[in-house]
Amino acid sequence: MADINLSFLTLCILPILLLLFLKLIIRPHPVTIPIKSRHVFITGGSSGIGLALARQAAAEGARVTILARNPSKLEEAKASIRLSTGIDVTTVSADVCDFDAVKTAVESVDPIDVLVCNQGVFVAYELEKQEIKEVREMIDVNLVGSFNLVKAVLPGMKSRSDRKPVSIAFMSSQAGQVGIYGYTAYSASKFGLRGLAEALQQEVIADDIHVSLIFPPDTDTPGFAEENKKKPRLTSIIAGSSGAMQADEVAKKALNGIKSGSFIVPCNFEGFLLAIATAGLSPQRSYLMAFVEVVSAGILRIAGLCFQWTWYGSIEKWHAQKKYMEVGCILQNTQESCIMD
Ligand SMILES: NC(=O)C1=CN([C@@H]2O[C@H](COP(=O)(O)OP(=O)(O)OC[C@H]3O[C@@H](n4cnc5c(N)ncnc54)[C@H](OP(=O)(O)O)[C@@H]3O)[C@@H](O)[C@H]2O)C=CC1
Ligand SMILES: CCCCCCCCCCCCCCCC(=O)[C@@H](N)CO
Repeated sequence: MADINLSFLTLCILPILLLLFLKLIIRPHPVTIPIKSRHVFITGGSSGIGLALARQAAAEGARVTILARNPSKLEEAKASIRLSTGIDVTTVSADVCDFDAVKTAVESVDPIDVLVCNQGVFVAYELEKQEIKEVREMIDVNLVGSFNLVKAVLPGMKSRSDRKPVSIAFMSSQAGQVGIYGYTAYSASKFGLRGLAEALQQEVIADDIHVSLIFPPDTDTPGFAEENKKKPRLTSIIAGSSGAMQADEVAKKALNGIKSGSFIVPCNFEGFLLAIATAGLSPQRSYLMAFVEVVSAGILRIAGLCFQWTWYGSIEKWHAQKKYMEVGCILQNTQESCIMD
């Protein structure tokens, strides 16, 4: 009898107590961010994920501005959004690396209710082979560019006349949750966004500004097609653990994440697991998600270690094959013709 009571206690009462406790303590409080009739400003909005986001936000009744460097790509994007939704978006051309240009661009449009820092560059390569210029470009565009945007947008956002909640979102990547072969600079830039986002959320919560961090897997976009032209094989193998998505699907997850005020926004099932496995000390607004994080922490650490085991397995296999090929080549004296990428 005592045994039955004890198992009843552990199985039913403890989880309920845990849920109640988490509901009481989770911060920040849950929030929803309306986007209808509000000004959504999307950087990198002329291509890929940013373009899909702009189209969906416009279709949901938001007033949308897209920012990128190339004016003709911006015009093309505007025309394609008009064609599919009948709505006109505003375009502004600026390089996010240039703070003055970003400030001028932001001041040329209405106050911003939702800022999506989505611009990004990515060139997958082993650090040893990658030019430092390329490393710097990824850090500058992806990370410093996002600082420039936030700095330029915050004053207007804080002094907005309607006191409704507003949002600042960053497009990270699953490579911003776990380091991946070939992505030293890219992962560093995306991990950097997490530090920015976590600290910024504490600084702006009093102004009802809510931060979201979006973590897509490989996504079919013009940028991704370009990346694939010279991506190390191992990068594709390891990143392949998470499958691939369409830009429209990622944009839908991103927009829903922003509207529901989620701090961490995963985009697929692997991303959901990754979010739990890398929860760390991130803010969590949902007590149900907090509950899932607490009860599955141990098992997901094991899953994470299993992934690392398979990834290091692929790396070992790759080096073994490379050695095998080299020896074969030396024997045949045809070294030129069989160098692996
Ligand atoms: N595609 C993928 O597999 C994944 C992408 N992501 C992230 O999603 C975001 C969008 O990626 P995706 O849609 O594939 O990219 P694309 O290459 O298709 O589009 C990139 C956009 O960013 C703009 N941009 C690039 N550099 C700058 C700059 N210096 N200043 C202003 N705008 C700039 C580009 O316009 P222009 O060149 O005219 O300036 C373009 O509009 C990126 O942050 C990326 O890291 C995350 C995970 C996976
Ligand atoms: C514990 C559970 C773990 C769950 C699975 C983990 C899978 C991780 C895969 C990481 C994929 C990284 C893709 C980067 C895409 C990207 O950003 C580039 N295409 C550049 O744009």
